[in-house]
Amino acid sequence: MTNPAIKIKSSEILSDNWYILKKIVFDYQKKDGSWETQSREVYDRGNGATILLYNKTQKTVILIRQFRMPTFVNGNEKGMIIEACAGLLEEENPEECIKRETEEETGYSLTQVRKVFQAYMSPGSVTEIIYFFVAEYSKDMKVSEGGGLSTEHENIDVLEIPFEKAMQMIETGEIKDAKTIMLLQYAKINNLLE
Ligand SMILES: Nc1nc2c(ncn2[C@@H]2O[C@H](COP(=O)(O)OP(=O)(O)O[C@H]3O[C@H](CO)[C@@H](O)[C@H](O)[C@@H]3O)[C@@H](O)[C@H]2O)c(=O)[nH]1
Ligand SMILES: [Mg+2]
Repeated sequence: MTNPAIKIKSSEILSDNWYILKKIVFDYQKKDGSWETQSREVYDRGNGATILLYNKTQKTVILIRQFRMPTFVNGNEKGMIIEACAGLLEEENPEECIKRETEEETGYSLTQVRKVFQAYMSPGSVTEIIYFFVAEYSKDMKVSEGGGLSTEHENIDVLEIPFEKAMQMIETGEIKDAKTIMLLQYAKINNLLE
């Protein structure tokens, strides 16, 4: 945080019920050199990691389906959404996080993953940066059912979908999660399945 054109004046916690919502008041120096005071709400729910599992021989990818309340209250009729496996970083680096989440959510145990890029997903309001990974998977890496942690009430369906079908599902709107679209398009552009 070094920018001489920004001076934070106050940072107030509006909610710390689950994650943290703050109101930050700051002075912002405009291009003409004058200063103005601005206020922004900032939601901090930590950072995350996500991964596209792909199989070159079968030309398939592993995605998951789960209920997401924020989509349910904003136009997603049943609230179910198809996503790439993902999780929030705990006390670990992004690579360890995504290996743990992959096993919990999909049942595949990975040894090798490859980081491809990182992105702020909603920079106007949410602090979160997501680290994006890809990895090849095969049947012999399947060590459990997956489905997520029952202690966290994660009722996750594991889906194995032909890659080209997944690409079509972006067009039809059946896939409408940003991180998932980004990973599928990455795979397409870089010919990962060929
Ligand atoms: N009780 C309660 N539980 C919550 C709340 N918010 C989240 N949780 C629970 O916290 C757990 C987090 O699970 P993870 O697998 O670690 O994270 P995620 O929700 O899948 O998040 C991933 O996907 C998000 C959506 O794309 C990403 O934003 C995030 O970075 C990450 O990649 C889930 O069981 C979720 O239901 C809440 O307000 N209350
Ligand atoms: Mg998750």
